[in-house]
Amino acid sequence: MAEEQVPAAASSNGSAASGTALGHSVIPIVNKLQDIFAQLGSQSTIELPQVAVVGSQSSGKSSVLEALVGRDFLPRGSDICTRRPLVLQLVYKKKNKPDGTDEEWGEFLHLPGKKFFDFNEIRREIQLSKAHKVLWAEPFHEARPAFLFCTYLEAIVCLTLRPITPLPLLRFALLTTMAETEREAGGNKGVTDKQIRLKIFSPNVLDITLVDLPGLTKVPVGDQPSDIEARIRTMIMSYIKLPSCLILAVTPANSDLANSDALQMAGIADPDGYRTIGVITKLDIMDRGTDARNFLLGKVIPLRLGYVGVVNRSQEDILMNRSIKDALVAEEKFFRSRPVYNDLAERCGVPQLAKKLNQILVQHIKTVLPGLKSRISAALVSVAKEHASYGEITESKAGQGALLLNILSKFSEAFSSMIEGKNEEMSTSELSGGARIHYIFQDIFVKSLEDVDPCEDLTDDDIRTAIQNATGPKSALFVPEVPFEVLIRRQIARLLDPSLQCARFIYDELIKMSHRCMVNELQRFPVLRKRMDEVIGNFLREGLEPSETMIGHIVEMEMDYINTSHPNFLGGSKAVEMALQQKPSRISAPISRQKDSGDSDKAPNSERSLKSRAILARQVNGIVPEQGGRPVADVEKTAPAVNNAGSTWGISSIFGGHDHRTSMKENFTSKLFSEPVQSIEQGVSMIHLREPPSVLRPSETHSDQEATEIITTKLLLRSYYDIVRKNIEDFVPKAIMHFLVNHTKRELHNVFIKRLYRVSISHCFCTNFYVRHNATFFFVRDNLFEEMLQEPDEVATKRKRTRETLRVLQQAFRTLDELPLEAETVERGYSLSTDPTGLPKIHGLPTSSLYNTSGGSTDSFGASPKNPKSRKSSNSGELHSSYADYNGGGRNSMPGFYPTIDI
Ligand SMILES: Nc1nc2c(ncn2[C@@H]2O[C@H](COP(=O)(O)OP(=O)(O)OP(=O)(O)O)[C@@H](O)[C@H]2O)c(=O)[nH]1
Repeated sequence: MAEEQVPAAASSNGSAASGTALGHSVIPIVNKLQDIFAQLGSQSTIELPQVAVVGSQSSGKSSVLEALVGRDFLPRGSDICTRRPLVLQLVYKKKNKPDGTDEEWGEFLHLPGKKFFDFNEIRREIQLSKAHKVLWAEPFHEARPAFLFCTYLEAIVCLTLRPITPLPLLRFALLTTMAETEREAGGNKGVTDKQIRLKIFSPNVLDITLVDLPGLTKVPVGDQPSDIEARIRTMIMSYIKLPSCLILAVTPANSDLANSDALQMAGIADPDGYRTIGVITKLDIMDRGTDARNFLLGKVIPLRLGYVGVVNRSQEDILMNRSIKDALVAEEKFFRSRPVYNDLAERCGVPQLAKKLNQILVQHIKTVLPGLKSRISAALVSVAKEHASYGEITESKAGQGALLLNILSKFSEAFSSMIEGKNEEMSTSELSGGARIHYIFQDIFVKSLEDVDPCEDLTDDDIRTAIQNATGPKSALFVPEVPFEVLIRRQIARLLDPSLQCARFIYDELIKMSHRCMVNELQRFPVLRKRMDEVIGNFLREGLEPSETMIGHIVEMEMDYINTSHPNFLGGSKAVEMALQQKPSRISAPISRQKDSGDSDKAPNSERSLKSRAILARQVNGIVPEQGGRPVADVEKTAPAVNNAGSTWGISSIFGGHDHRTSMKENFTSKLFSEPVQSIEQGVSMIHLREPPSVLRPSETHSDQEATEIITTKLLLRSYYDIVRKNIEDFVPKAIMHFLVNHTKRELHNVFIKRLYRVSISHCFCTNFYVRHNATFFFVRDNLFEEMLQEPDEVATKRKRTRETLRVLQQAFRTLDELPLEAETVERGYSLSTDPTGLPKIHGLPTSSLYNTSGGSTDSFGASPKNPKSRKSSNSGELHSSYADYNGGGRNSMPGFYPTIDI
């Protein structure tokens, strides 16, 4: 504890009043902080603990408080008592009188705007408000004469005349006044917890809150309720239970300390005694022959923070208008004249009490200081960052050019790192950047495709119709490849939409990402931001086109060639085998029948049948699937479909199904040859065919063969669709990444340069200077940079404001460092020095280097993300005024006489 910082107020003589003021030693420190924070527009600096005085009635609480504040403003007296808590806020106010004298005043919350410069008036107001200290019967005193007069008048009137209306009304009004007074003062409760709030403004006070609480009383007086003690205790406890409340437990020396209400309550609220100071008042009126030594030494009731004995003004002193200053002198005299207290100087006198409190306050400040410092340094970091985001005003062409390029470079870098997930400001609360792209690919696109059943929109009838349509006018001999291809193509085609949609999603995502890049930095350049958004929007749209084209190609490729030789394709034989397994009982019989009929030589050798075989009897991984224990090839040879003339082997033979359409045809053919004979012989009239219906559907009856064909087709569809789906799942993201995402990442910077610098020879005639970037010269329109870098007024205002805040914060930080306290635990890391702009530099803080274009510093010039070398360019960034400069050094020869900026 910095003992020497606390003035030895106890020893001060006539000047005791000023030396004893509460918080005297910490006022300069706290006020310094106060000043700083006032500049920052923040009200709270260090929240000092609130000090509450507790004790039994008339123990001298108000007197102690007043002596501590050093001003005489509280009503005191044996005939009045505290009925409402007085919350006294001391507010530090800078000296503002031109002559340098202190200006102090008080303000009540219930009298807004009224300043009390006379402290006697303050006391009167407290008294008048009937709130703080009143005579118990006072509420009734005020209204009683009028009330009595009214009743008296009424009695006379009643006796003489008939009752007249105004009198009862008047009586009612007076009663109402009395009720109001009662309500204010707590009525018959005697005590109310409604606070009086008084603010004392002074250049000599700490920002601290003191609470004068009603005194504890045991016996209800007058019309006080029987539970008055409990009520007051509850009220007091609500204040002193707060951990931030220092308790001054006041006990008069002429009472028994062991019965002290104050100590008893403080013991409940603060059992460890870390925030309770015992105050023994009225040492001057103790019984002759007794003293308070044992009390002060803590021998009666020990207290961690100890006791202080005080002598306040007596009632007589108050009546004699003795000043606090005189009272303090008298107090000192009292202790000097009592040898019994000579060795207890540190425990005697109001100045010692103030010293004790000051020490606690210093300790408190020390405790909160590190937190305050870290709050300031955190504020410094964010304000410095904000300030950097507003950048500096750049006037020169070179500076503007460099600034623009720098922004474009930074933007491109930020965009790339956002995609790559290397962005420093990456959120931890939600997926962002590249992670969202991954989510779209895997969790939306791939998952959606995997959830699709290729046969879900295909009914058995659809497949049957497709099969029959595919066979054309002929009978179906095999499970035909054509319907399979038609159906699978249709399913593949379905993959196009989600793939294109996926590309759209990624495009949208990239647009959103671009909006999130450099939001703060670009808010000062709305024109540039708009232009950049346009450029990136167009560029992304341009990138979307080839990705969509590519996606179209990928799907078309898949549709164009159905690769039934794909190693993962189920294959016809396997599919048939599986289909047969699913329908063994119904299929077996026809197969045996077909076998029996044996006519394998008649097998057609058409291309279609070969294709069918390619599908259906294809070897899977070199192994020919067996049909009933035999290889398919054997089955095809030995078990041909023989129930019709044209198909003796192949799929129909495997199915062994009887093609009813073939049978019908056979019947019809046989009829064709036999019936005319009959007709001639019988002379019967001509047979009329029924008209074919306009819409033809396959018959509703399913043969076993058809059922198997349907199952087989479905198996094949699923198998092949699976292959295609996997390809699509793989290639579509690749195409999007290649044509859209990575392309944008790679080319964005260059596109920005080209489109925002208007790189165009056609602009040659309206250019005023050249920009040299990566050994290429660009012509730049004269006012282009100004146009782009137009700043809204609010940015200039914000820059100014943050600059000022930064300065104040830096000063606050330095002041905290210089505070004469021992709290050295504050983390270091920022040293303050002044930079050429006048702003103190903060090491370790982000600077405005991003836009630091003044002075043509090399670092301030951005470089293409693709060309880190250019970052090390040794060019100054200033306009090169000499012609030799742009032609020299073996660089590209420049036409014209325009200055050049190297970027
Ligand atoms: N002689 C002497 N009188 C004192 C001392 N302290 C207080 N008094 C007197 O005791 C009476 C009560 O003092 P206050 O300061 O009003 O006591 P309080 O505890 O605030 O009273 P309540 O708020 O009503 O409970 C006043 O007349 C004071 O002058 C003291 O140290 N010595």
